[in-house]
Amino acid sequence: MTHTEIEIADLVVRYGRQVALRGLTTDLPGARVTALLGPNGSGKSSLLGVIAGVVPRAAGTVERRGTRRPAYVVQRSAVDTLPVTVRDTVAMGRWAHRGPWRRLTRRDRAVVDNCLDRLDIGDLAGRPLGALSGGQRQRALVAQGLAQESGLLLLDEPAAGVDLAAGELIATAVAEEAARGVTVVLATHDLATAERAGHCLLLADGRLLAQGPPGEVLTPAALARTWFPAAR
Ligand SMILES: Nc1ncnc2c1ncn2[C@@H]1O[C@H](COP(=O)(O)OP(=O)(O)OP(=O)(O)O)[C@@H](O)[C@H]1O
Repeated sequence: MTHTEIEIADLVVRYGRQVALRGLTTDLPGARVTALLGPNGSGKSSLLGVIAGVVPRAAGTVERRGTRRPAYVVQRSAVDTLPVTVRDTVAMGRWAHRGPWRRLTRRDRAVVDNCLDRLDIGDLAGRPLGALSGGQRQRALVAQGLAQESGLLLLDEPAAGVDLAAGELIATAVAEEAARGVTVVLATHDLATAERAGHCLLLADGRLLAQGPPGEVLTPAALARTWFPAAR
């Protein structure tokens, strides 16, 4: 039996008059992969953003066991347009430990190299981030998330736009992190990714429709209810 890493109660998120989450209550397990699945606009990114501490709560509570800053890999990053190399981008992941103005230690550099290898982007290390394809950039951003070595890894559609091989590398890295005790929460539109997770939340229109092990949650009936509201 695993522990609860994140306790969420009655969570409401609003953007002006737009309600993104309508009173969400759930516990997310530690040292497991939790997949957030649901249609566009169902609230997956909002939930990740609240857990990351970058999206404000209108109501409710979110309590985390760990105190370290989560590693948060967003869908489109503000760093995309900075004139930095792929290696610099991944090295930024070490700033959480080091602060931006300190020299990286030998261990920091080893972590960066290892993360470049895990995403198979070592050969792109010297290229400017802005000169990469969308999928290559996505791999660099996932590598940056891994380099943070946080106990909580939040990934917003980490495999969006990547090819099959890179998708496998990301899936492997995610599984490895959970196996080392990292709590991973990821938003995905990929059913196969959700099926490989240890825990799964089905969201629709800001509400939790189902939660639990993928084998129990991802039934044809539940999926139909999620994507075709008339069947709800
Ligand atoms: N910055 C924003 N300003 C206004 N409304 C927003 C903002 N961000 C999200 N929303 C709205 O909040 C709701 C939930 O959006 P959210 O991005 O959390 O959904 P999602 O499930 O991650 O969607 P997708 O699958 O498209 O990434 C949607 O109705 C969306 O239009």
